[in-house]
Amino acid sequence: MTDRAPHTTPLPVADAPVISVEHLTTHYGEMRVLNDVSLSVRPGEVMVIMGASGSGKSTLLYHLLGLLPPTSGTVRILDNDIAELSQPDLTKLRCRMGVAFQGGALFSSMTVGENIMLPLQEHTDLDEATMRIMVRMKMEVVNLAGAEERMPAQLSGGMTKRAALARAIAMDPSILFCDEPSAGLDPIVASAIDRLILDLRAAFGMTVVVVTHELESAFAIADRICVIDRGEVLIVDTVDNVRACPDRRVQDLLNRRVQVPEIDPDAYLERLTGDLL
Ligand SMILES: Nc1ncnc2c1ncn2[C@@H]1O[C@H](COP(=O)(O)OP(=O)(O)OP(=O)(O)O)[C@@H](O)[C@H]1O
Repeated sequence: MTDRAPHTTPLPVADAPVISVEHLTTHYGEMRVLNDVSLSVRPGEVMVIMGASGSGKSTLLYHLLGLLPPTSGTVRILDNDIAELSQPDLTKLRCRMGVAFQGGALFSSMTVGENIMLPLQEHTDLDEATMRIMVRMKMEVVNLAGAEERMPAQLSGGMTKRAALARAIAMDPSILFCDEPSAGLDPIVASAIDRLILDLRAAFGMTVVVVTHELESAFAIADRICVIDRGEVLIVDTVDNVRACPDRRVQDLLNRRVQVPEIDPDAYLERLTGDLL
């Protein structure tokens, strides 16, 4: 027997985490959206954050990107406590993180090439010719060679995701965040995007964090999966261990069963019958 916490594979001591979230709690006004969330992401791993709609995945992602301060708890990224960073230091740290936003979030008035060049223009002193070469390289890596001059509206769904990934890796980030990378795509295109994410990880040695509610995609790419339900982490573990997890809420999510709130049978009966009994 090991001394591991239930449903959690411990982090080997040698692997200092790239991301470390400890006891993170977040409120939107009166509503608690994340409750005592703890999570470590190891260098080079693909961590998938999975949960039903409204479970708090995006909120957790905003914390990891330093866009939202914790109500309590800490978020450390690449050895920086996000809450303690000055704005310039946060900007510097963000240059080491690439984000492929849900839906691509490409600027519609710019060509695809200009979209991908944008982070380089904003955060480097590289000359135009060098930036063009870098853009072309990144577009080749994501299989979009030759599409530099197209406008975002002229791209298919899969191409838009590829362009978003190219922009996310424009600065050679240490961590790549992908928000719902395969949502809205047909299964074949979605699985090509999954493969691309794994290829990018292999090519650039990045740590990858993917937020998704697509089970197939999560199982295909994750080294470990973090399952969130109503703001709480239910399990952080390998695909096999998540699949075998006995927790009913995890199994409900995997089997896509509708979550029915727990009810007290006596209170329920009383509500139905009122004063009749
Ligand atoms: N800015 C906000 N103000 C108030 N409540 C919010 C805000 N953003 C999200 N919420 C609420 O917080 C909860 C978690 O939302 P969040 O977007 O993090 O979930 P999610 O798992 O990413 O959902 P989805 O998969 O639908 O995007 C939801 O109940 C949502 O309505």
